[in-house]
Amino acid sequence: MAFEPSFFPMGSQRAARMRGGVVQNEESSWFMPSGGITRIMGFSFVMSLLRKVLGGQAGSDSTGGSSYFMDSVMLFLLGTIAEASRRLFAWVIDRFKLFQYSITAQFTEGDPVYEWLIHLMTEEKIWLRSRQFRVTAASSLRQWTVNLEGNKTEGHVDEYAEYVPTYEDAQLFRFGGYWMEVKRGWGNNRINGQVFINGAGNVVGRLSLTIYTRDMGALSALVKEARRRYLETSRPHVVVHSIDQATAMHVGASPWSTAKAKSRRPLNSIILQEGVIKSLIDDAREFIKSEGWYTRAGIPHRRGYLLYGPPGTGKSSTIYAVAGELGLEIYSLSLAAGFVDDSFLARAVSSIPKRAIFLIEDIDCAFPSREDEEADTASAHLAIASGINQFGMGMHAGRRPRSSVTLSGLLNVLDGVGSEEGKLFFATTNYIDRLDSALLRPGRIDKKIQYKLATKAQAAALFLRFYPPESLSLNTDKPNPTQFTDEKEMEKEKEKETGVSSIDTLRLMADKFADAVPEFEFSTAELQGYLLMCKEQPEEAVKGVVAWVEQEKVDREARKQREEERKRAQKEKASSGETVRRGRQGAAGGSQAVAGTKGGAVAATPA
Ligand SMILES: Nc1ncnc2c1ncn2[C@@H]1O[C@H](COP(=O)(O)OP(=O)(O)OP(=O)(O)O)[C@@H](O)[C@H]1O
Repeated sequence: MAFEPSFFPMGSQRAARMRGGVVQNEESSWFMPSGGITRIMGFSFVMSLLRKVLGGQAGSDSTGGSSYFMDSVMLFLLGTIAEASRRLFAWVIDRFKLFQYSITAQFTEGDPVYEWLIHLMTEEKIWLRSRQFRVTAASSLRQWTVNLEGNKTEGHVDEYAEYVPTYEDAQLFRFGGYWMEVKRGWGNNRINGQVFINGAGNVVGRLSLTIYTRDMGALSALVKEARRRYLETSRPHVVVHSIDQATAMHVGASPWSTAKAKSRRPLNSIILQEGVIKSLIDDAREFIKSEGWYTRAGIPHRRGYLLYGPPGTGKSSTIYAVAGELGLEIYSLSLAAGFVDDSFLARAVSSIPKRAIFLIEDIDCAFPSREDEEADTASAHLAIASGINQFGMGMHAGRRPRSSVTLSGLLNVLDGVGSEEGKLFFATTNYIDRLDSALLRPGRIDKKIQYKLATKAQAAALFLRFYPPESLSLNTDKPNPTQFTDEKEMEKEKEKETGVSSIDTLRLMADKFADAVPEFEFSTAELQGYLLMCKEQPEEAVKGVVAWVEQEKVDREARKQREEERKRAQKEKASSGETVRRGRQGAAGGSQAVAGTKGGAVAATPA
């Protein structure tokens, strides 16, 4: 029987022998049906060669024992050849890399270049060949999704669900005339077997890209092209990067692991006093343009803006509109987040890329208010009086969130090299008087912009933004439901019937609306809230505004009284704590005095 040993299913041959059966020709082996694999792979030739060589040396294989010996030797030699070939192959591949036939680059998630590359590859439909996806409900999180149905790739292609490849399957593709291979690994992002999940629910990882070329320029050309395409796609949006605690704690990963794409807000949708927004945009543009001047003058290329004023007056909206206008991405950080301390702040700022906006909203939370200080003192007194240790002090009820960042930590970050390179620093606050003067000095804050409650002009402008001319049912047979009383309005009504433009009527209504709104009493956000109740009904908005203003005033008064009540209660609690403390001190002082007297008496006795 011609026997060609299969080197693989050893177990099955042995098992056959153990069962006392005859070793079957592997043509009947389940592992190697028809024995074709050995032939296909050219092993039959190798085996017959080996058999010849060994057969010549070992003599005849007619006995069962020498046949077994021959088989074993041949298998051993075959295994040796296989291993040697594998090593040779690995050696050749290594030489290939050594002689720079390929370039390998790593990209870490959270870094902008990673995003550029993922976006490019999504556009190139490289991930469509992927077999693993993470499917989530559509949200404002910026993700590079693929459209599995239409075989298209865009930012958000499905209204309800997003299909994000996990990038775990290695992909070989051709781009720009080069063969490239991309695969995703975890780098150092596994600790104790745990992977880190970013805010989007993705595992934070690294992309490893191999380009099969000796031309080093291929990599930079790829990155440039990826950036260009990314900026092109991002243009209609403002990308806002933020941090999430899970990745923030991991030193290897970028702290900016969550990105959201917001629709760009047109500058004219921000209603501020004349010229405010224009001067801000001009200033920021001039700053970005003059990098060379800053370098020559030896001045760090950074600029700080502080937007301050009551809540709901448009500070944040202004920053988003500026970012959209200048095509800058925002890196937004809240100092109130419990895990943000000085060292984290320094790490986060140093990883913000060149030409971006670094935003700290409500920066005053890094500085205690007078009320907080009073409350701290009161808590301390209470704690001492009642014998509680002072570590519970920060848990005061009703306290606004306090930052772990210190003033010096914040100043170091603003002055540090991480804040240079064309970064625009924006901060907002409702309480400028709580900020330390060291923070406000030029070089840290170069421009301060005050926001105020709405003027009548702002109220009228907001009204006109809410109701475009089509919202008014003019030029219809039906009379306009708004009944105006003064002559001017009657005139306008007449004009309407003769085909006058609706914008004039709207202006008139806007003026009427603004007349009812007292100056500097309501924020733009509050007025917006009211107008939202009368969407597409400008007439109703004008009719109801007087009653709304009255009701708001009553509600405010009630809120004010409740707040005063709360403060009074807090003060009383603090002063009762102080009384207890004094009482204890007095008692302690008294007993000391008694002890002192006794001591004096004892001392006096020997004399
Ligand atoms: N000046 C404004 N022009 C247009 N819209 C405004 C203006 N002020 C406020 N709004 C609207 O009010 C809402 C809140 O505005 P925004 O968050 O910008 O206020 P803010 O001053 O930053 O408030 P806060 O100090 O509480 O953060 C937004 O929806 C915005 O559209």
